[in-house]
Amino acid sequence: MINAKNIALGTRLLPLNFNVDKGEIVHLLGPNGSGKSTLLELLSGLIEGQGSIELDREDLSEIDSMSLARQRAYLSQQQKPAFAIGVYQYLNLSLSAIPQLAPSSAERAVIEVCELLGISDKLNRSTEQLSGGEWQRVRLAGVCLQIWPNINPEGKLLILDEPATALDIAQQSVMYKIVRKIADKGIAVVMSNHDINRTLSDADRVVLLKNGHIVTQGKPSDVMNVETLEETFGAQLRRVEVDGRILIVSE
Ligand SMILES: Nc1ncnc2c1ncn2[C@@H]1O[C@H](COP(=O)(O)OP(=O)(O)OP(=O)(O)O)[C@@H](O)[C@H]1O
Repeated sequence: MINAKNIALGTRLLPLNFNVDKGEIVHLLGPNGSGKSTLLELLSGLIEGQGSIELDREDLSEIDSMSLARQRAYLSQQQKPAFAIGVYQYLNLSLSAIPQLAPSSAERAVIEVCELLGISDKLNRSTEQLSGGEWQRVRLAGVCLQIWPNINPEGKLLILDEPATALDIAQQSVMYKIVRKIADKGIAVVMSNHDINRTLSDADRVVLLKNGHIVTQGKPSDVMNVETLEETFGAQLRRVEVDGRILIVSE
């Protein structure tokens, strides 16, 4: 679905190849400053670097902005609301690129996504009257709606930069479930993450980054061994087994 060759951006990201398949969930894992956000921003088409990126075999730089908005949704790292607007209106902005969308279908999708993310009771609030975690869930709802398969047949790619930020443990679990639900409908998902154990359990593939280059990538259980993670993060880690589940914890 996405195929990037020799992409790079100055010293922020060194030349690398990257791809994500339809329906696949890829996690980017790596220490602060390793290049995760830079890679995601390049894949979103919002900034340009060296190399080439194809979205469904089309050159990303040649796709016009309205078409791009229908094909991919991008959640940047958490920001404060830029302006005050009702949550319902904010979510409707996410649907504005979808042509000929019947109001009833739009409303059904908004209700469905808000129920999944537990924000149905916030629809009449202003974005400035939300806690940090509630605002993050509203932002997540917005990007999910933008490529929601029931209303947008052109949706192909979901890019999430640290989507778990500000979410409590229960809401993190909800977020990972909705990501899987979207991937199961054929959307390619690429997201940065700082939760090693969630990547172990929830990613189809992990790409480990350090200093702007790929250390290794593959199936999490194959490549996320303690030695590689210690080397990548410069931290002492330990592998433990709890109720038959492997966890990686810091010393
Ligand atoms: N706008 C910018 N201009 C110049 N350098 C930048 C800019 N944004 C980030 N960088 C640098 O690029 C490198 C990669 O940053 P990036 O934000 O991609 O890392 P990250 O892996 O997402 O980090 P984090 O986990 O802290 O979010 C870092 O060295 C950072 O200091």
